[in-house]
Amino acid sequence: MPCEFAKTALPEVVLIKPQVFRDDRGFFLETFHKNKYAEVGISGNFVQDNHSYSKKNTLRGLHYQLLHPQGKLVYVISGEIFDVAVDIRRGSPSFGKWTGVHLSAENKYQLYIPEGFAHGFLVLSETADVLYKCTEIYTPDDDYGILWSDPAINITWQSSSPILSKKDQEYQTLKNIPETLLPLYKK
Ligand SMILES: Cc1cn([C@H]2C[C@H](O)[C@@H](COP(=O)(O)OP(=O)(O)O[C@H]3O[C@@H](C)C(=O)[C@@H](O)[C@H]3O)O2)c(=O)[nH]c1=O
Repeated sequence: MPCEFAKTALPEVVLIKPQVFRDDRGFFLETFHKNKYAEVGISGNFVQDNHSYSKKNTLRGLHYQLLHPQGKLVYVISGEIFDVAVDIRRGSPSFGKWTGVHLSAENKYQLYIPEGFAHGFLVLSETADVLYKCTEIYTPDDDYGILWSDPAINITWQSSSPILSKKDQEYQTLKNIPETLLPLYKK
């Protein structure tokens, strides 16, 4: 199967199913290709790559940067996660809506989450290694988040009591975040 780019419930969030070349040695795949990804609008300049390792039932999220928004290309090289994007752009027709996909070392899928969306994931396997490329560098002072369990967003996480960082436990729900701390929708 050639590399497939599929729309999700949020049209700007792209699910990528890379072409996997298998032979007696193992497999090969392209994890990013500037020209091919640009054809579907993934044209940001990736400037930072991250790797996080987490135990089962860890939930990281829902995170975003406001003044230095990051587009993120996420994939998993060991284990499985449920990866989620939430549209938090003020004035967006899909404001407050979310989409989620299973990314695993087995399916090798990727999720592209554009700037202006919050991102988070839950680890479903014993452990998971998650890699993601970002279109902006990490800026600690610009680090924001929304409560993972916000009832108005209503993400169907497969856990009711995940392992969370202190920071992630203390985020507010979307409706309690001042408008000025949310990104603006640009057509
Ligand atoms: C995200 C990040 C963190 N750090 C540091 C800050 C802190 O001491 C330590 C752990 O940071 P955090 O607790 O924020 O890590 P984490 O909860 O994994 O944050 C990440 O979550 C996922 C869902 C995302 O979408 C990312 O953009 C990022 O926000 O690593 C960096 O140095 N550079 C970075 O790019």
